[in-house]
Amino acid sequence: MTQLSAAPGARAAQSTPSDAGKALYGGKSSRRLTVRDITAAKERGEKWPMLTAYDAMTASVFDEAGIPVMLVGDSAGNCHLGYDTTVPVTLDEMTMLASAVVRGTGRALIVGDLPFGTYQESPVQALRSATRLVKEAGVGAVKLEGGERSHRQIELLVESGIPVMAHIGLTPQSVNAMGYRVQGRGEEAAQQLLRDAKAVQDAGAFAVVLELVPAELAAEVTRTLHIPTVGIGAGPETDAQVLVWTDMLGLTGGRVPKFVKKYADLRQVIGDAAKSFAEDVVGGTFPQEENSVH
Ligand SMILES: Nc1nc(=O)c2c([nH]1)NC[C@@H]1CN(c3ccc(C(=O)N[C@@H](CCC(=O)O)C(=O)O)cc3)CN21
Ligand SMILES: CC(C)C(=O)C(=O)O
Ligand SMILES: [Mg+2]
Repeated sequence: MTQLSAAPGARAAQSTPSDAGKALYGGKSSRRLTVRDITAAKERGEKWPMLTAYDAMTASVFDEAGIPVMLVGDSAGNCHLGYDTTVPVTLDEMTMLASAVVRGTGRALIVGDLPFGTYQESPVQALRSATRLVKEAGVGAVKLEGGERSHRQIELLVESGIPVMAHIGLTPQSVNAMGYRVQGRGEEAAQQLLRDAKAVQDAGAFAVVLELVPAELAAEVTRTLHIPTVGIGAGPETDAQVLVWTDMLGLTGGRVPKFVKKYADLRQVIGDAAKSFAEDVVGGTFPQEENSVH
């Protein structure tokens, strides 16, 4: 592989115009993106967006909008399947949702989250679970939570040909042990986060999610690693940003994390449309002649 090797920690200032056609967002390619395209983007100093997706139709809209990476997150637990947390999500559920997202897309790299209890036991368990997402759903990569504690799992998956996105900082599958609290505050916790980041990079992860960590620390991790960092509640300096799609589009009911930016109010739009339909039916104004067959 001929690769322009940026010095570890160094970031290209800006992408040059000749790189524009290769850009992850706004680039010309219509083929399916791969982890190698993600690696190349860090070398160009390019930032990129990632959204979650749980179904084929929503995923097809994001694909047409040019979102280069979609995560079939286990946040489907609370954002799609009606559970309170991500903890109850099963591998069968993830496989079904991930295959729908793959079918709905043609360009985006699809990353499938390994749910709680499907990789912690051993590297072999992780390989068996990841293999299902790759073979049955057709994802291009998997994601799992944990830094140092998951490095053996990451190593075996990568050795076996499955690209891995790691996830450190707040790891929601551990909610019963850690709650939903900011991670990496204080010198000792910051050192642990840096060790976790290096551990997943050394194990062969192609990218790492940093969730709910102080912006300054996320910036330091981003400068230190040669793999891209994907921030969620981790400030502006990470290589990529991810949001849960139902949060970002204002569909999630109830409280959303404070790092979320709402780009639309789908809850209002859908609710209003449902009420208009109901009123038309009750009032006898739907269907009209043009909505009827004879
Ligand atoms: N709808 C949704 N959005 C998410 O971003 C998300 C999920 N669900 N489920 C899986 C995880 C859990 N996540 C969460 C959940 C709660 C907070 C939260 O309550 N954060 C507090 C700050 C806590 C602190 O300051 O220590 C907040 O007010 O934002 C953050 C991330 C992120 N992920
Ligand atoms: C929030 C992202 C990183 C995630 O793991 C999920 O959506 O499940
Ligand atoms: Mg997740």
